[in-house]
Amino acid sequence: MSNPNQKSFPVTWDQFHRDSRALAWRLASLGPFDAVVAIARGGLVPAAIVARELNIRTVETVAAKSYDHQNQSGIKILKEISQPVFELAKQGGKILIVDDLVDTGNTARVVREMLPGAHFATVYAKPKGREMVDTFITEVSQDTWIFFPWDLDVAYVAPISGGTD
Ligand SMILES: O=P(O)(O)OC[C@H]1O[C@H](OP(=O)(O)OP(=O)(O)O)[C@H](O)[C@@H]1O
Ligand SMILES: Nc1nc2[nH]cnc2c(=O)[nH]1
Ligand SMILES: [Mg+2]
Repeated sequence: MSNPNQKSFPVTWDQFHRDSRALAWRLASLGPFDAVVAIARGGLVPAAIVARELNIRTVETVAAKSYDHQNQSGIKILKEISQPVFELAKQGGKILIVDDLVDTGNTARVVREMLPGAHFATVYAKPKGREMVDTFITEVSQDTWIFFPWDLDVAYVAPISGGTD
């Protein structure tokens, strides 16, 4: 969760769809890809959009959870990538790994080691983790907390005047 002196970047479904499509456009010229690996849970939505735009039918997931200081990278793998995707990579298949954002780069570092030859793409990137990704759309400052559409709801805000409407 973010802390009070951080900037916040709320992303609506409409904006996230546009940015994920923009990522698909950027990746189109680097394909064709034989499979996409979504990093759950944040990578599931952008991976679905990119898979649809690039007509990738083999969709795999790796479940990663960030813990504070559980181990040096702070990342625990809850569900591994399935064997067929490793086979595909071994036979020279082009694998695309998708996540919603890279922050410190710890998640990307752990997943990249599983598929070293894969193309790693995120929709958003913060400076610290930027060098871990091959393609991203928008950089946000390190002290920004991104709120994704699935984390948000439409809420009432009081009138500027402060009166009751
Ligand atoms: O570059 P890092 O510092 O590793 O941070 C980026 C990761 O953190 C978030 O996932 P989180 O671990 O919060 O789990 P979730 O995707 O299931 O929400 C985000 O979806 C990235 O996967
Ligand atoms: N929602 C969200 N999760 C994160 N995990 C690491 N950085 C972020 C961020 O800025 N927003
Ligand atoms: Mg994640």
